[in-house]
Amino acid sequence: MLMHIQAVPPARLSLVPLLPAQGGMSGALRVLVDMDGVVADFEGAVLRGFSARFPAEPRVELAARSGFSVREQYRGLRRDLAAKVASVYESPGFFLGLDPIPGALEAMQEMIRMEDTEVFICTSPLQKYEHCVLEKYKWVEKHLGPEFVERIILTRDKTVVSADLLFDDKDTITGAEPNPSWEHILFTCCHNRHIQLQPPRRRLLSWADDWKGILESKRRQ
Ligand SMILES: O=c1ccn([C@@H]2O[C@H](COP(=O)(O)O)[C@@H](O)[C@H]2O)c(=O)[nH]1
Ligand SMILES: [Mg+2]
Repeated sequence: MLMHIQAVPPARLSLVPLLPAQGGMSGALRVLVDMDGVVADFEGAVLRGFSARFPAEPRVELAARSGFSVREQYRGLRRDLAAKVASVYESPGFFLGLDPIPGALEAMQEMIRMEDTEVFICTSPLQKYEHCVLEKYKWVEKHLGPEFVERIILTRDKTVVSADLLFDDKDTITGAEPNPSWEHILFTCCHNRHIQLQPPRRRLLSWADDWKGILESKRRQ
């Protein structure tokens, strides 16, 4: 919170909160957009990579995915498959090679040009970060351009980032801050489509869905 200290005698010193209407400076709406599963197709690439590297092993088709962690679902098939599927997304080139999610690049370019709107890419690196971190930056530069590289927030804890909205495919986002400032809009992905959200939680079904309506409704709140 911005505080303005009034120039008055110490006995009458008071703190006047200067709260912008929205999270950003000058009342701009601040929007965080997740990367994997929202702008970059992590799930499709995992399945293709796993099938190519381990063609004789059982796999989880996208239609059968459930639960955020692909690793845990493969572990459920057979214990040793957890390490095998992780080896796919921990490989060099994996993150750079992800396809964009349909409509994501166009929506991001439109969002960054909207008045009174601040957009950031907010993404979590793997714990094994060697290739992932650099390749996420390269992916953003390649597909979205240098102005979005300026707007990357890389964090394992999104709850401490201050914003009005977070578009993210992870159904439950927890961290150090029990009451994050943002409203989490669940972006539909193969692993979360069965989840029945309790009101007032909201979903964005795809980038063809009404993301502008969600921004506008948040501006009015
Ligand atoms: O099974 C999985 C699925 C994803 N990951 C990684 O977690 C993060 C998720 O990032 P978001 O910013 O929340 O999209 C990302 O690095 C994925 O690659 C995972 O480790 N295991
Ligand atoms: Mg994600």
